[in-house]
Amino acid sequence: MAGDSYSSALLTGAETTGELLALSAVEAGLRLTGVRTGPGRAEFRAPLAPDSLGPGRRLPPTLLAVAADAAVASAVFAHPASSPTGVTVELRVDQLAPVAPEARHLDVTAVALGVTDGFGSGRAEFRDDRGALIAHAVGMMVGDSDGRAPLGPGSDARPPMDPEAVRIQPLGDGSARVDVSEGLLNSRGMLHGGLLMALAQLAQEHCHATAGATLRPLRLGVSYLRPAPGEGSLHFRSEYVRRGRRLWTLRTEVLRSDGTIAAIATGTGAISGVPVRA
Ligand SMILES: CC(C)(COP(=O)(O)OP(=O)(O)OC[C@H]1O[C@@H](n2cnc3c(N)ncnc32)[C@H](O)[C@@H]1OP(=O)(O)O)[C@@H](O)C(=O)NCCC(=O)NCCSC(=O)Cc1ccccc1
Repeated sequence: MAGDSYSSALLTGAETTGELLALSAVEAGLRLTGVRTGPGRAEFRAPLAPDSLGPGRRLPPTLLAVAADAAVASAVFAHPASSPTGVTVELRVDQLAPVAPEARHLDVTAVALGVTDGFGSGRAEFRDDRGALIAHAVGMMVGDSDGRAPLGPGSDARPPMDPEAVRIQPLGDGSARVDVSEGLLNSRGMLHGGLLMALAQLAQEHCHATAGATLRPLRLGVSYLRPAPGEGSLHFRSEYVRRGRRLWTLRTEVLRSDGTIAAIATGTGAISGVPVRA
C-alpha cells in the first residue's frame, strides 16, 4: 500500500488495522498494533514495559501522543461520512491516572464523534490491562476533499522508527531544536502529528527544568497550522502563559526554518517540584 494507506486500509474493509500498522514506521517502532476497526471506530494495543514508564508511572509521551493521533485519525477516517484521507488539525490529550504497577499492555479505543462538511472529531480512551482509565484524547481531522495531493514523497516502506530518535536538542534559553529525520515522518512525508506532540511535551519539560521546576503533565493540546516539513530543523520556542501556586501553563510555538509557525502547543501541569522563581 502506498501513500494514504493509513486510512484507506480501513475503508477497503480490512478487518484489522494490523496490516496497515505493520507497514507504518512510526507506529511499528512503538509496537502499536491495530486490534480491530469498524465504521467510525478503531482499537489499538501496545505493550507496556515496566521500565518504559515515566515518573509517577506515567505513559511514555511518545506512545501517548502517537497512539492518540493514530486512534482518533483511524476512527474518524473510518466513519462512513468521512473523506478517506486527511490530516490532524487539533489534538488534545489529558493524563488522568498512573498506570497500575502490574499492567503489561495499553488498550486504546477511539470513536468518531461526528463528521460534517469535511471535518471530523473523535475521542480516544486509554486503559491499562486492569481496565483503569489512564488518559483520554480528543482530536479534529480535516479531510482531503479539496483534492490536494498528499505532500509526498512519503512512504510506509521504511524500517520501524527507533524511539530513541524522538528527542530534542535543549538550548540554553529554555527553547529546543529538533532535526527532522526520515524515521519521524508519516506516510505523507511530513513530521508525524503524534510525534510533533511528543516533541512539544519534551520541549516543555526542558523549559520547566530551565525554570527550576518539575511538573506533572495534566493536559497538552496542539493546533497543527501548517505541515511540518520532512527535513531540516524545527525550533520549539516556549513562553509561560501563567505560573500559579499549583498550575503552570506553557505555550510552545513550533517554528519552521522559514520562520512560519507549524504548530502551537499549550500544556498545563501541576507543580510537583519546588519552583525556583527569578
Ligand atoms: C491544510 C490545513 C489542514 C488547513 O488549511 P486551510 O485552513 O485549508 O488553509 P490553507 O489551505 O491556506 O493551508 C494552510 C497552510 O498549509 C499549507 N498547506 C496546506 N496543504 C498543503 C499541502 N498539501 N502541501 C503543502 N502545503 C500545504 C498552505 O500552503 C498554507 O500555508 P500558508 O499559511 O499560506 O503559509 C492546514 O492547517 C495544515 O496543513 N495543517 C497541518 C496538518 C498537519 O501537519 N497535521 C499533522 C500530520 S497529519 C497526522 O498526523 C495524521 C496522519 C498520520 C499518518 C498518515 C496520515 C495522517
